[in-house]
Amino acid sequence: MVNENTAQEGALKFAVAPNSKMRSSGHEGVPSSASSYKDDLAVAIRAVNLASQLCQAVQRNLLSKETQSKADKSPVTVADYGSQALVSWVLQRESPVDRAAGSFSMVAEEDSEDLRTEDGLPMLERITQLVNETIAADGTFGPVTLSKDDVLTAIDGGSSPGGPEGRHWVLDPIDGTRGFVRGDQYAVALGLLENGEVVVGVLGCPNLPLASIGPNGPVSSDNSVGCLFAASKGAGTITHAMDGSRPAQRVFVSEVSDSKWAAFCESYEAAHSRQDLTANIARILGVSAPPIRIDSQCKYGAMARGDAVIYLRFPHAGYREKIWDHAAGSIVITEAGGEVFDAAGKPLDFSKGRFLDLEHGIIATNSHLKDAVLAAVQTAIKEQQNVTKGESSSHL
Ligand SMILES: Nc1ncnc2c1ncn2[C@@H]1O[C@H](COP(=O)(O)O)[C@@H](OP(=O)(O)O)[C@H]1O
Ligand SMILES: [Mg+2]
Ligand SMILES: [Mg+2]
Ligand SMILES: [Mg+2]
Repeated sequence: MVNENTAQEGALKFAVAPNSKMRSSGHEGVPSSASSYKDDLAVAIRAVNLASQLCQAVQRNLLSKETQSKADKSPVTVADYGSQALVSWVLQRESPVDRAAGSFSMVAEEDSEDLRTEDGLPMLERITQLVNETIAADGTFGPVTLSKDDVLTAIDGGSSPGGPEGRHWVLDPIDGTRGFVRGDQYAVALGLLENGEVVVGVLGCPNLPLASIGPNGPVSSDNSVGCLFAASKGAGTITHAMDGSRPAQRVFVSEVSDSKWAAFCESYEAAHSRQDLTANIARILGVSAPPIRIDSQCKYGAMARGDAVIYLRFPHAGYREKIWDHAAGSIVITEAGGEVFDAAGKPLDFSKGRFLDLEHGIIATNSHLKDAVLAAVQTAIKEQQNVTKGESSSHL
């Protein structure tokens, strides 16, 4: 995990220009006064907070039997399932808009298939116990106990195909499961799509330091962690401490306009993004600070408050991005004044169902640097294609 020591060491080693850090919004709580998504944002924050409590409890005591491999060999834990069950349960029970409409649609990462087998029963029992313990410890939902069937049904509330019309919640119950299992960063990421557009996004980042993780972060002895980011269309992005110890503040992306002062962030996992390509992009841009490597959509949250100025993500060939990996994070960035786009410079399109349909790679930065970063990305991709062509012709 990137900790404050690393940030402090970075601050000594790399001269990075000051940027706009958290600025007070002048009003506390959710940025609701101008938002027509006030109720959606409030219920989304409640759901993400509850699910984050379950994740924190599990991460403290993670046992190996509580992690399994899915068919694609990626890990899934009792907390991924428990988080999905809780968010689905809270939204279906508490969302005034969905209840009034009598319909609920959610596109979420996990499903209950493996838990419905005989082998899955112990895991289902553990998830049900965790879900009920979390609801009881929270204390704001009254006396309620979910059965194993209720938990399975809640998990499968996330089976919607999404699409270009209507309302769809989009959930990654734990984004960065590998980071979660390692004891590092992860996020509970919940978005809301309306006619294909992300209109609400909430990121619960229980391990993210409140202090900046960027190379120009403040030298501070405050080791507090746990940040929530919340955004809704037209109403900005706010952050607050998950334990309530600090009030909500508006955040804005960095205003750095000279790329040599721009720190960039990327995946911790080299298998998730081509770190050779991002190193070349950074070289072309003249970036001197080393990459900030952390798991999950915490990167979008950290960028939204100015810790990093650029986010680069270039999966290896053949990987298809899913909407739940970017929906909440993208609105957290755009409402903080930033831009999120693909290698062709196009904004991400969340209207195509469970997958994003994009031109190789996802990039986020501020509006000053968009053209320069895009040009560097396209140059680095061409250079790499030329190297590949050269290598294959030398084998002829
Ligand atoms: N080969 C791959 N290339 C790109 N992304 C991948 C990948 N394998 C898994 N991922 C995605 O990367 C996400 C984590 O993001 P990051 O790399 O920013 O930490 C994972 O989310 P989950 O942990 O929710 O499965 C998963 O969806
Ligand atoms: Mg996963
Ligand atoms: Mg994910
Ligand atoms: Mg996940």
